[in-house]
Amino acid sequence: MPHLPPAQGLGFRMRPSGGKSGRPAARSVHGVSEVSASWWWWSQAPLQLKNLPVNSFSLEFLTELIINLEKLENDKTFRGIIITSDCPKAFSAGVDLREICGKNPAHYTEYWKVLQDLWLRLYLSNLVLISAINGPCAAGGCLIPLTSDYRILADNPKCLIGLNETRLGISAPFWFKDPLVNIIGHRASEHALQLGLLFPPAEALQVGIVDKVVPKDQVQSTALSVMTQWLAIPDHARQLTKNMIRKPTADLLVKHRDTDIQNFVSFISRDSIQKSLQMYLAKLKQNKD
Ligand SMILES: CCCCCCCC/C=C\C/C=C/C(=O)SCCNC(=O)CCNC(=O)[C@H](O)C(C)(C)COP(=O)(O)OP(=O)(O)OC[C@H]1O[C@@H](n2cnc3c(N)ncnc32)[C@H](O)[C@@H]1OP(=O)(O)O
Repeated sequence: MPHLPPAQGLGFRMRPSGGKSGRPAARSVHGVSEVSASWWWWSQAPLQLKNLPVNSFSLEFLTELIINLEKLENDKTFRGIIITSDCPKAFSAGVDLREICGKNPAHYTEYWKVLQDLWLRLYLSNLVLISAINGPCAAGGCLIPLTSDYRILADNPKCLIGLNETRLGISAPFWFKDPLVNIIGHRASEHALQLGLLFPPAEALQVGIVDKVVPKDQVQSTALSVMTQWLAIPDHARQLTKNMIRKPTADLLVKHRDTDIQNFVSFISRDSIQKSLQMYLAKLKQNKD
C-alpha cells in the first residue's frame, strides 16, 4: 500500500493498520476473537485529509483524493476506510470558495465535474466508509460524511455539521440534498436545508445526521470498533445491499450530470451569486481578526 507523505500541507496519509509490515502476526493459539481482530485490523485503511488550513476542496485536493480512493478501492487488501482530518481547524470547510469565485465558466465546469466524480466514487464505494469527524464540517464539507456508511462526531461545540448553503446565498445541489433526506428524512431535511442549519453535536445526534457522538479523543477508537462490526459481515452481501439501497439515488446524478453542470455554471456565474460568495469569503477573513 503506498504511503503518501503530505506535501506542502496538501496530501493524504494512508497507511495499512497493523505492525510495521502492515499485517499483525497470525495468532493461531488464541481464541476466535484474537484471530478475527487481526483479520479486520489490517482490512481497514485510515485516510487522513490534509489540505491546510481547513481541508477545503480545491480542484487539486479533489483530484488527489479521487486518485487515492481509487487506489484503495482497487487494492483488495482493504475492505474499509476510516476518513478523518489531519487539519486542526476543520474536518472540511467544503467547496473552496476561491474555486467558485471570480473564475470562468470553463473552470466552473471542470470543478463541478470533479466534485460530482468524488461524490459518485464515495457514494457507490464497495468499501465500508466511516467518517471520523473530528472538526467542523459545513456544506460541501459534509460530502464525505453524507456518502459514508457511518458517521462519528467529536463532542465539541466547535464541531458543527450541516448543509448551510442558503446562508451563503446559494442552494445545495440535489445530490447533497438526496443523501441528507435518505439519512434524516424529508421534513427534517426541509427544515435543515432551508434554514442552512449547522448542528452542534447533541442536536446532530438527535436529528440523525450523525450516528454517534463521542469525546474527541475517542473518535478514532470508536471508528475502529464500529468498523469491526461492519467488517464482520461478508463483503458480497453487504456490497449488494449497499448498492441496492444507494443506486436509485446515484442514478439520478448519473442521468442528470450534464444538466446539473450547466445549472451550476449558469447559477454560479450570476453577478448576484458572485457578490454573495465574495461577501461571505470576506466575512470569514474578517471574523478572524
Ligand atoms: C438552479 C439551481 C442550481 C443549483 C446550483 C448549486 C450551487 C451550489 C454551489 C456551491 C455549493 C457549495 C458548497 C460549499 O461547500 S460552500 C463552502 C461552505 N463552507 C463554509 O461555510 C465553511 C466556512 N468556513 C468556516 O466556517 C471556518 O473557516 C471554519 C469553521 C471551517 C474554521 O474556522 P477557524 O478555525 O476560525 O478558521 P478561519 O475561519 O480563520 O479559516 C482559516 C482560513 O481558511 C479560509 N477558509 C475557510 N473556509 C473556506 C472555504 N470554504 N473556502 C476557501 N477558504 C476558506 C478562511 O478564509 C481563512 O483564510 P485566511 O484568512 O486567508 O487565513
